[in-house]
Amino acid sequence: MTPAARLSAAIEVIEAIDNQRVPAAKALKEWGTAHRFAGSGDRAAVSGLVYDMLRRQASSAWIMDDDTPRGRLFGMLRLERGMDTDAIASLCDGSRFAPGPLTDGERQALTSRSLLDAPAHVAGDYPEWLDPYLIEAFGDDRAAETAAMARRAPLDLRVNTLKAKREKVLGSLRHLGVTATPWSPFGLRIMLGADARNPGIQAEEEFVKGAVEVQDEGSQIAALLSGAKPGEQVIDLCAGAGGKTLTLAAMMQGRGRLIATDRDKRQLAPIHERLSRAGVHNAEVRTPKWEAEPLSDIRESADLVLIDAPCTGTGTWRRNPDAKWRMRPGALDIRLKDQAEALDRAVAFVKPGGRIAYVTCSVLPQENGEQILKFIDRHSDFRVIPPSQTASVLWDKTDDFLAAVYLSDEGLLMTPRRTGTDGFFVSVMRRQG
Ligand SMILES: C[S@@+](CC[C@H](N)C(=O)[O-])C[C@H]1O[C@@H](n2cnc3c(N)ncnc32)[C@H](O)[C@@H]1O
Repeated sequence: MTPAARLSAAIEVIEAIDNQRVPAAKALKEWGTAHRFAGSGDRAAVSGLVYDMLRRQASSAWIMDDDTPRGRLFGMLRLERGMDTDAIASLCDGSRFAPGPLTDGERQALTSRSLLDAPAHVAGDYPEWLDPYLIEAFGDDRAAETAAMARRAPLDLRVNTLKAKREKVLGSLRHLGVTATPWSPFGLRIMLGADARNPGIQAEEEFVKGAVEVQDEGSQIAALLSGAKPGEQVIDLCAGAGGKTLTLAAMMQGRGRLIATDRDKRQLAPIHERLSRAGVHNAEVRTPKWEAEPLSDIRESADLVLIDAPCTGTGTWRRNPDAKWRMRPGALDIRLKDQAEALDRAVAFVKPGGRIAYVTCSVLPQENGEQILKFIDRHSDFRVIPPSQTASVLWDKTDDFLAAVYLSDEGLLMTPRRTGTDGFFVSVMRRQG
């Protein structure tokens, strides 16, 4: 397909997303099925165009003064890909499969409009109803913070230190352009190009033999800050597919007891294969059966309970731009209830002197510090360990990291703008006694 034909295809997919209200991944899959002639490069390019547009949907419409799929796509080409009016016009030359030529209005908008007067929710590309929440989170910095959350994310990997050293994997994956991540001692990073082509990490020998996993650096740090140590009894209460469980296992170096569970057994399905590939031998997965508590035998004995809480996922918007626009106010209320429930559930398992590490991939204060304050109100025997102390696991990076994050009495918040990671909140609390 020509670059112009890929633009037409992207417009078609965006129309399907708008009109049929389907998720972007589904619309792209359906387009691929209906256009079997399109090769993998074409699919990656069309997908890159659609996702880049979704990340910048509001600002792209603003710059074009046009909310149509075509308008938003052209706005994105200007804002995200830095294309000028002539470059965009040359793709719309009226040739077969190309979008129709630029109108005078489109030319005018592309040449003269800017985001200077745009409100924060437009400049930062987020749903307007979230403005009060983001004011509470970031105040006047909200447009800058959310603009960073609307940039394309790199692909981050975690080297599994049970099986390999970062230096060695850096060498063997050099052909993918990997570099070390700035904070995590076991993180690697691959910058992704505009065509969003998947570097096929799952087919690499290092992945197949369990030496690397895909995991955002913020998620790696969140697990690190829990301070899990060899020999401890650690519970991963919201283990899901096991991203953090695998990090905890590596931190424990095969010593101690690691228990992974989740309220929803379906979420746990991939964890078994991942644990085995990673060479983890000290983990048990407790799959819930009916309504029974799968951890009923554990009474105030755990050194650490990690709660990787269900949340709105606002911290991962750069990876899920589609979810950003589909988020509804009711979703926040449901998550707040789930989070309080998971926190209260954890209490029964923690021994005196033990810790709860509470993690969200959200930037909203309601899900973060406010949730911690309410928990401590309900459970006065827990105290927050000062985040400056928690962050000391980052060794020589600690001071720079603490200067980068948002610090509060309740915990710390990483954001794409401050730490170059997804948005993650971490609070570690100790049970007195
Ligand atoms: C953010 S996801 C976990 C991601 C996973 N830890 C990872 O790193 O791949 C949150 C999980 O919490 C689970 N969950 C929600 N409420 C829960 C509760 N009260 N107790 C345990 N798990 C819960 C959900 O089913 C979901 O799998």
